[in-house]
Amino acid sequence: MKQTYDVHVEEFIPLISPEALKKELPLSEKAEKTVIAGRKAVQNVLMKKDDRLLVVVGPCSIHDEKAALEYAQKLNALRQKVEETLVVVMRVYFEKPRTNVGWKGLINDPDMDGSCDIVEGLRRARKLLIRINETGLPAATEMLDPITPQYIAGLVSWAAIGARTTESQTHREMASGLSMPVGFKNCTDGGLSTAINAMIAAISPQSFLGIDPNGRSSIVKTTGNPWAHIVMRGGRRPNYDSVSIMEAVEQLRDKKLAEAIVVDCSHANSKKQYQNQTTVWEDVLHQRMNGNDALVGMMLESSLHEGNQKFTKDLSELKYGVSVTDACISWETTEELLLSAHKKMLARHKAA
Ligand SMILES: O=C[C@H](O)[C@H](O)COP(=O)(O)O
Ligand SMILES: C=C(OP(=O)(O)O)C(=O)O
Repeated sequence: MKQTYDVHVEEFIPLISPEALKKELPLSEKAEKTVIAGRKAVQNVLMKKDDRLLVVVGPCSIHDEKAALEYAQKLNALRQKVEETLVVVMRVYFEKPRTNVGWKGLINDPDMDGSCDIVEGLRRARKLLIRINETGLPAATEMLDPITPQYIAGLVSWAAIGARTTESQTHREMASGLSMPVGFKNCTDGGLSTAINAMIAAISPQSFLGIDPNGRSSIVKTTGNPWAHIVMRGGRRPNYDSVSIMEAVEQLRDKKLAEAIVVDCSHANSKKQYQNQTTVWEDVLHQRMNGNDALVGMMLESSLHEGNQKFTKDLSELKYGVSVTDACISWETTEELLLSAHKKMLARHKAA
């Protein structure tokens, strides 16, 4: 008999069940409070019941928990200083969608050596999310693998579906069942229609295949996610300018979708030059302060230290607090941007 199944599969390694991992690393009361408050704040911003600006800020990817916690402590202190005007959520990205091949993030390969111990990756991701939420700082992540949410979604206040997966039915279905607001990036060429179609799919009830909390493969039936929105990240050219934003608002209005836009200051909006994030940030802030209330949030890729470094399997060669994926702005620049936006928005409020 010829083999017809699993011709290219080398091995199946059973996973721990989501329930077993949750039992091993339970959600503390403090972390749970942060998630509930974080989601509520983001929802209110999206509904424009809260006129603060959502800021999703943090490293392109997490590869070193020590540096991530140091960053989280600094960001949490800053969050408290600016909370009157900004809703700050930390980017805690564990899953990286690659253009072709490359390190796929801490969950997929926590030891960064190709051993791909995903059980350990899920454990380390959950542990870090608990610690960050326990400080009072809410977390954001990209949901890439449809199995992952059962392990960590309870600790996430905002999620993204990335530019490379917004067109995927699997990701739209997954988003329809996620418990937190989900932002869909426009696709890599800059077209908005994939993100708009994704929003329509995600707010609708869906039935699809997934896993339940016990890890059993299941038919998942969802009610739809009312908090789906668009994240403009640029494409062939940047799309944060006022004309592009107006076009997006018209397309959202046409489909009777929420006119709430988050602008990603990085990726194609920065033309992948991390220093350009400052220009995008200032421009979008200016548009918002001039009355464009469709602009509800911004995203920044920021780390303890600016730039990025080549991925290397010899971890001793890595510089502390520097991205191993996309280049980031430094902590100092991040602090400056958030504090100056806070001051401008506060002055505006007072004048009004
Ligand atoms: O945000 C990160 C990257 O832009 C994305 O994961 C693609 O990365 P790559 O083009 O380096 O593979
Ligand atoms: C991969 C990311 O973005 P995009 O999907 O827009 O490329 C990201 O934000 O890390």
